[in-house]
Amino acid sequence: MAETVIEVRGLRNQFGSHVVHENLDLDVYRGEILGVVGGSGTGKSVLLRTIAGLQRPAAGSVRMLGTDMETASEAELRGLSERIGVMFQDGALFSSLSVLENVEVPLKAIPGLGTELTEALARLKISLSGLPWIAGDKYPAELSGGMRKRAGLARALALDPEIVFLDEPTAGLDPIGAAAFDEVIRDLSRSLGITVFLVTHDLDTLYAVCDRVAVLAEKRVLVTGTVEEMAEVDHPWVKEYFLGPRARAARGAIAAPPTKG
Ligand SMILES: Nc1ncnc2c1ncn2[C@@H]1O[C@H](COP(=O)(O)OP(=O)(O)OP(=O)(O)O)[C@@H](O)[C@H]1O
Repeated sequence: MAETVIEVRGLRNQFGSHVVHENLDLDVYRGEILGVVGGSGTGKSVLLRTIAGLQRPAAGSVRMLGTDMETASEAELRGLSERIGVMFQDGALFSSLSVLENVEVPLKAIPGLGTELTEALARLKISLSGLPWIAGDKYPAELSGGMRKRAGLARALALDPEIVFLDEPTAGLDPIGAAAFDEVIRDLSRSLGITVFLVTHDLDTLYAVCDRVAVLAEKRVLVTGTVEEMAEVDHPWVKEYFLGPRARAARGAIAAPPTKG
């Protein structure tokens, strides 16, 4: 039985009178890549932020890596934040710092690490994210959107997290760049055993890398399962999303990958 690393129960999020989530339950298992999908405004990013501890829920509980985030002490929450990494849509990099310096930011919080080791670890994360060595010395404004995303991923990986949260990692990338990014995510999860919580609209990503999918609708997680299982779900949004022409194309791409050379 897989270990549950995130357990959400009875979650409510609201902004004023606008209830985004009500009675939402979700389990995430160690080592899996979970794709979170749902219509625009269903609260995928709010859910990510709540679980990652960046936003407090109005009600309900989030247990991450065995710690109840509501009752945890400051020190426990700090410890927990070192075991997760978050990558935002635009990479959320500091524009005045080079890529290397950006990735070094979380590492500098480790006492006694030293300048050389900090730089070596940051450079390792930069290359794990699929960026060339030289990219470390560039500033965010000098990079393409895809490279900035990889730099954001490198920073999310800085502290060897057990769980990585990715908010629309392939949004705005061309199809080749998006497929390459999918591959990086899959390789990282498989080789380092990282659990990935991935918010996406990208059907290709769902079919290519996700072990399971969680569909947000009606203010809660309506259903979870494999992408294949989604085709059997009798709900109008799920049917339209997973049985529409784009889903057919994404499924077809997996069934018949392009032949080489
Ligand atoms: N800080 C905030 N203050 C007020 N309302 C907010 C805030 N953050 C999110 N919301 C609202 O919560 C709802 C869910 O937002 P969220 O960004 O999580 O949706 P989403 O499913 O990620 O959407 P999309 O797919 O378009 O990115 C939206 O109606 C949004 O306007």
